[in-house]
Amino acid sequence: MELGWLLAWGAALLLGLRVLMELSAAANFALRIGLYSVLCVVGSALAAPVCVLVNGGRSVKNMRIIKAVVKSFKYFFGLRFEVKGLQNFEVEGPAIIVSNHQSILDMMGLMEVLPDGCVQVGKKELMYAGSVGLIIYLGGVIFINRKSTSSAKMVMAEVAKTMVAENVKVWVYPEGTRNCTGDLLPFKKGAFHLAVQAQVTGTAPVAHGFLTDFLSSPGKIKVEVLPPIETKGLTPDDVSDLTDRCFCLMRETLFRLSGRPAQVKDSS
Ligand SMILES: CCCCCCCCCCCCCCCC(=O)SCCNC(=O)CCNC(=O)[C@H](O)C(C)(C)COP(=O)(O)OP(=O)(O)OC[C@H]1O[C@@H](n2cnc3c(N)ncnc32)[C@H](O)[C@@H]1OP(=O)(O)O
Ligand SMILES: CCCCCCCC/C=C\CCCCCCCC(=O)OC[C@@H](O)COP(=O)(O)O
Repeated sequence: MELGWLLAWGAALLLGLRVLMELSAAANFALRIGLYSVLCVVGSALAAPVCVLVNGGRSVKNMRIIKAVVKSFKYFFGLRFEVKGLQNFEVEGPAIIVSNHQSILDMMGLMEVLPDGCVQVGKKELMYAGSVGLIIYLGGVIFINRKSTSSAKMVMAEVAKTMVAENVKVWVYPEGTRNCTGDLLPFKKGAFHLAVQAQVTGTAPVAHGFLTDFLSSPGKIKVEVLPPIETKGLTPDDVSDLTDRCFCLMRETLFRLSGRPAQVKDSS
């Protein structure tokens, strides 16, 4: 009898949430973000011991495990990904990857295309996000203090050395923060200094239009990897030009993917 009541209440609650999601776009989005956060927290708690057992602690190799878990999330939302240009990641040696950053949901798009041996740059505050912080630590994410340019620069200089020594690719969000305006924020220069310091084979811009497609069910999210820009031979004087070039390429692609006419705007 009690079980019957419980089931009836459960069904009524689910129905209520479904109706709410149909009626209000804001409620729809909030509930989806809520489910995504729960998946991240639970997925991280389950994946962390597996990472420690398989790879012995913090290692870029753990990204394979994290990627497998995050790639399963799309089924909870009825999402599909249309990926283009994956072959552009096939560069010899270390490389920098830059992409736009609309929300915490971007991790789903990132994991669809993440190449092996690639770590992301993240704000240091993420370390304290419970099980999610632990899994980000175990995955080898490079933590920077955005409030201190000098300390961030020091970390990036070390990264330049290790990415060459250990043949690692580094993924940076050059906007430096989440931005869901549908346009790009001006790019920070850290990623491009890193590319020049490490003299990497290429800097590959990745663009996606995420948020609108996340709300439509079943949504089809487009992710596009653009051809790499050769950065060997560039000097610190070329960093501003490289930054502008990546900004323009990514902005053009973002507008194309979201079906809007391209606009011309300076990155400065
Ligand atoms: C199983 C379930 C799992 C669930 C879940 C899993 C998730 C598993 C994936 C996690 C993934 C996490 C992903 C997190 C994503 C973020 O946390 S995004 C936020 C953190 N990331 C960033 O901020 C990166 C982008 N920021 C930068 O690159 C910035 O340039 C820096 C390095 C932070 C510096 O910040 P800034 O001082 O505000 O920036 P900026 O104006 O560029 O620089 C100031 C001056 O310093 C110079 N400068 C900058 N950098 C350098 C440099 N390296 N060398 C020399 N000069 C430099 C600039 O040229 C500029 O000088 P001028 O040219 O104006 O003369
Ligand atoms: C004991 C503490 C418990 C804390 C619990 C935390 C729960 C976290 C729940 C869901 C988080 C899913 C996060 C997936 C990883 C997202 C990485 C990310 O996108 O971080 C944002 C950062 O790039 C830019 O931050 P700001 O836009 O500058 O801000």
